[in-house]
Amino acid sequence: MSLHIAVDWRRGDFALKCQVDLETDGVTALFGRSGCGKTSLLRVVAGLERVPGTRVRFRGVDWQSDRDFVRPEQRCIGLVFQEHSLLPHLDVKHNLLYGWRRMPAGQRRVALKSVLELLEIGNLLERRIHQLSGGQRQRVALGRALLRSPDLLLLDEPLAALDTQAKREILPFLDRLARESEVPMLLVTHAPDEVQRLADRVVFMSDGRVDEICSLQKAMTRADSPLFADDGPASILHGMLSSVDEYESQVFETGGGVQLFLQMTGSSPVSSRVRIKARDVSLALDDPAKISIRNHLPVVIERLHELPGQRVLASVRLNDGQVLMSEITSWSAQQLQLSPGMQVWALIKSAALV
Ligand SMILES: Nc1ncnc2c1ncn2[C@@H]1O[C@H](COP(=O)(O)OP(=O)(O)OP(=O)(O)O)[C@@H](O)[C@H]1O
Repeated sequence: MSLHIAVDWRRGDFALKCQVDLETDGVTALFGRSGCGKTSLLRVVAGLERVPGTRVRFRGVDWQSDRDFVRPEQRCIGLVFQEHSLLPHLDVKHNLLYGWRRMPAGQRRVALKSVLELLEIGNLLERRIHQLSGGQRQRVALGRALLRSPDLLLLDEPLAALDTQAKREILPFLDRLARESEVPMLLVTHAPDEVQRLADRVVFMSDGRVDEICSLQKAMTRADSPLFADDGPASILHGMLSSVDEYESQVFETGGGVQLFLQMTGSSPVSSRVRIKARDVSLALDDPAKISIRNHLPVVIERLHELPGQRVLASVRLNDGQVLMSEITSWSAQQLQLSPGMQVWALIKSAALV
């Protein structure tokens, strides 16, 4: 199941030139600085731009070639943009069903009920669009796109117009959509935290070109990853939230038997990954007993990278094989005489894992 794109498009001073083959299961993020051509590439895939000489092939079907051009509404895609594009004169229910009603019954693979449950918008059906918050509007826009039973969801910075609070509210729904709907997504974003939270693979773009395509895991192991530009180095651990203890700490378990305690913040849909900033991870030579930090994980040091400002980034491997990053001072690395292959303990405060 793959998406082939070959495009060479000059637009004034800007040129978009790339040839890529993408696996399309899960979430693929198109990531790069503003103006690097992410939206242009997405619009070519959607068929919103018809650039001569372009080839777009999805799951063995030519959407665009020298001979063919499949119109956007016939590409079996769902589109969600930065600004919601819902119809203001209709209520939520009629917005949701707008595209669904226009589809032949045999092509409807997604039921309204499941979309309402997935995005928790069942209580909004009677509302007009102006009566919704920004986050609710984007959930409705996602629901409408999903109800078109798409083979591919194209999301162009769906969170960019939202404030931090609304973003925090909607991210878990996007996460849930990605994991539960089984519809592959192409997500345009310049926000590293969205990539880290949602993506399975990343297409790094700059100046109209694709620099690299790699898995999120691989993208997170480079000390100089562009994904670390905002918040510094971090790691993503995959697993599942399980029980809650009497202190409202949630237990996050990875498949390989690693357990983390993290602090709950209200009730939001559960996530299958946890993001840990490298500067929230300390290292110790043994397992300290009298210490307030709750997460003590035995790890093996894989690599040590010198960072500017007398800091060291240690990549350490957990018992389950996943990689964790720890940022410490060069002084600490020297005091502990850290070196690759050493067994040490990674210490993480639960309060850092929200
Ligand atoms: N309608 C247009 N006509 C001419 N040039 C355009 C047009 N729209 C965008 N561009 C230019 O094409 C380039 C790529 O724009 P594009 O929107 O694809 O970038 P982007 O990476 O998605 O940016 P952002 O993250 O800011 O949305 C930019 O230099 C932009 O100025």
